[in-house]
This record gives sequence, C-alpha cells and structure tokens, in this order.
Amino acid sequence: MTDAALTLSDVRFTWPGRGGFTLSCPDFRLAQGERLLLLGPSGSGKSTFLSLACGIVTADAGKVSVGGTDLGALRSGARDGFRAEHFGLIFQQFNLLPYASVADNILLPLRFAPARRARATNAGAGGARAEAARLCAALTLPDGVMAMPAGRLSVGQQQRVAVARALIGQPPLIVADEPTSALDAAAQDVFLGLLFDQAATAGSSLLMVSHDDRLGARFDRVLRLDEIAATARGVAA
Ligand SMILES: Nc1ncnc2c1ncn2[C@@H]1O[C@H](COP(=O)(O)OP(=O)(O)OP(=O)(O)O)[C@@H](O)[C@H]1O
Repeated sequence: MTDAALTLSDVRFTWPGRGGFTLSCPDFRLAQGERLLLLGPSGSGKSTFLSLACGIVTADAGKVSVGGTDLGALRSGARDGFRAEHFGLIFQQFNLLPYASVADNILLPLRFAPARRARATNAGAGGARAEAARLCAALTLPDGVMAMPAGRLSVGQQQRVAVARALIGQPPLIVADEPTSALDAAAQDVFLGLLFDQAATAGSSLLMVSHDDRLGARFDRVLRLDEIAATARGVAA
C-alpha cells in the first residue's frame, strides 16, 4: 500500500503558557491526491492542526507522518528542510515579501529545497523562472507581473502569487489556511478552480482549513475539526 500523504496518530499538543490550548487527534489520514476541507469556527484550533501537520510545532505525544516520514524523528533544521521540500504553504495573510518582486517571492521556497528546485528547473525550457512565469499565467496574473513588487498588487493578485509560491516545484502537499477569507463568493469560486487545476497538474494533495462551509462542494471530503480532534483549554503553566 502506498503511504498516505499525511497521517496523525494519537497526537497531543498543548500551547505553552497559562491556560494553554490543547489539541488531541487520535487518527487522521489524508490520501495522496486527496482534496480535503477542514471546517471549524474561529479559535477552534484549525491553524494549530495545520502547524502540527507541517511540523511548525511538534507533537508532545503521538506521531505525525508525511509520505511515511515521521516528523517527530527529524531534528529542527532537518524538519525545516523537509517542510520546504514537501509542503506548499498558503497562509491567511499570504506572508509575501512586499518589496521583493513577484518572481523572487515565488522562487523563495526553492532556496531551501534542492529537490523541489530541480523539479521546477526541469519543468520546461527556461528553468525555474520560466516555471514561475507559467504559474503566474495559469493563475491569470497579468503580463509583466513577475517584475513588480508583490506589495503593489491587489489582494486577489497577492493571493494568486501565494498560490504560485506554494505550487512551484510540485510539492506533494499543499496546505492552505483560510486563503479565500478576503474574497467575495464569485472570486472564491474562481480562486478555488485555479488552485485545484494547478494542484491536480502538480499531483499535490490539498489540505485547506476554513470557517466557511460553502466551500465544501468542491472538495473530495469535508470534515469538521471536532470530528477528528478534541480540544481543551488547560491550566498548563
Ligand atoms: N502561538 C500561540 N501561542 C499560544 N497559544 C496559541 C498560539 N496560537 C494559537 N494559540 C491558542 O490556540 C487556540 C486555537 O487557535 P488557532 O489559531 O489554532 O484557531 P483557528 O481555528 O485557526 O482560529 P482562526 O480561524 O481565528 O484563525 C487559540 O485560541 C489560542 O488560545
């Protein structure tokens, strides 16, 4: 049997500090190529779940595996490198460098991910920069956008740059944290269509979290966070 894209087994994590928020996930599996939407209200722990899934934080107990690799078995530096190679991340606030060009923003994750860089470089004639330009065009960004400072773009355009940055070099897993929250319903639909098309082209699995259950129809599977995880506010000091 092929390894799942992502599994969490008997995972438990508590944010440090007084009244630390605890998330426990006994059993979660994302299949390769699957598109999963995870729903929950604000503050329910969605971002915490994603941080565990991609090794930004490490579980206090249990196991998080990505394509068969146990994230907890990696040292911190190795985990950062693994994340750069295996994850395309789309954050709520996009996290673009506003003064850097669109091209430099898209190419940034490749600096820390040699295998991903090689895939982007070999994707077609012209190397990684040409692949970044191809993604910009596929995501319907305007001509000439590659040279523009990212901070000069509209919110919707910045969202697409964030998607191109996540997709470049075909990482096996795309993880997206509320990427459509700033868009109206029509723009959300267009955005998801573009994201899904490009993720399918790259063969990437997609894990998205949102509070908006109207997005569900497009996904292979929709789960509420409370169906896969228990949360509590403790008294950790
Ligand atoms: N960096 C942190 N340090 C300490 N506690 C945190 C941290 N990030 C989140 N938490 C705690 O975890 C709880 C869940 O937050 P989380 O961001 O995971 O929820 P969410 O469902 O993603 O919310 P939203 O939809 O508003 O982004 C928060 O209420 C907070 O108490």
